Amino acid sequence: DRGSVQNTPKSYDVEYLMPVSIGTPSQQLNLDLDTGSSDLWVFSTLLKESMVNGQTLYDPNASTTADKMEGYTWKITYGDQSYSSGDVYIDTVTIGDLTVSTQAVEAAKEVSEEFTADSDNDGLVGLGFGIINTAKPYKQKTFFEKAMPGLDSPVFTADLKAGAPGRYNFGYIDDGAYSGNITYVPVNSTDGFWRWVSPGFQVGSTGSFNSTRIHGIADTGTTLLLLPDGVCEAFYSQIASAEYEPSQGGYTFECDDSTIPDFYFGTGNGQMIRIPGSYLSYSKTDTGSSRCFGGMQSDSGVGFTIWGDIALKAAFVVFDQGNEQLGWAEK
Ligand SMILES: NCc1ccc(-c2ccco2)nc1
Repeated sequence: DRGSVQNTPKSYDVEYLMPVSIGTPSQQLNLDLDTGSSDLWVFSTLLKESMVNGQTLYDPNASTTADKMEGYTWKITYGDQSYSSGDVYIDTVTIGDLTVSTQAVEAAKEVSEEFTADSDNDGLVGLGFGIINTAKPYKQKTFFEKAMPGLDSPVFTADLKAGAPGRYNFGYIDDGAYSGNITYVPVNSTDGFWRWVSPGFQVGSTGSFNSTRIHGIADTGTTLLLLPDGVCEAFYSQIASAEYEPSQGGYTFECDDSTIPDFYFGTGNGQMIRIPGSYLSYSKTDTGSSRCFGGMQSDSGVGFTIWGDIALKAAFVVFDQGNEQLGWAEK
């Protein structure tokens, strides 16, 4: 079996949403595929109206295939301090023509104001490893873990694009979606993340390669690229107007600064992925400001590097759960 679904970026590529069908008759919600977490949760009719602001609500009572898991609850808090919690149902879930008939669907009873404010986002599909699913008394499998045994190949792929729709594929690798070779690196899933080690980085096409192992996670649900301080300093030292502005929460530079270099990260076997300098200017710091917030910021608040959308949209990425490895290719 296999599946394929389009993903669509919101403005500034802050997040990527995909249509997901839940229940019978099917209810279509737009969800954020997040390889940095492992709960599939949705805005639901269980929410207080004050927590809803335009989102599409999953109504388990309108689904003839929904079964409430009595006594089960879930609660999740993300790195950006947003959170959600609620009850657990089992229902049928289809993503890109791939159906899991008994998927744990976590129906929100509470969401933080950041989620309420994001009216396009109806919830998340966590495709990390099930060990960090938050459902109690027993954790639930991810959509991919439920689908995997029936797939042609135990992989899903992420093709995120800058300012344009891309694609998530399940169960196969589209050889037309990337250029050159796919370099595979081992994944350590102990903490439930797609955690891997990059051999190093290079700033600019003429810069030298810095052989320094960077431990981090591939996370489709994080917007920016969060790297060790030393790497950020090496990068921003090449941008004339760059400054670290605590009041803005990170590195900024003049939006019209033409010296933004490309950033390359090693994936192994001598391969590097090139992130164009244009991806590394994120957005104006304030309306009317001449300064822009960098797409690369420090990971010091996190404790490990996060290869978020800024990096992932420069690559074709294979999440190979069957062999616990990540595949990286240019495109
Ligand atoms: N890294 C997971 C994740 C995804 C989306 C969000 C989010 C969307 C709106 C408010 O917060 N938060 C965390």
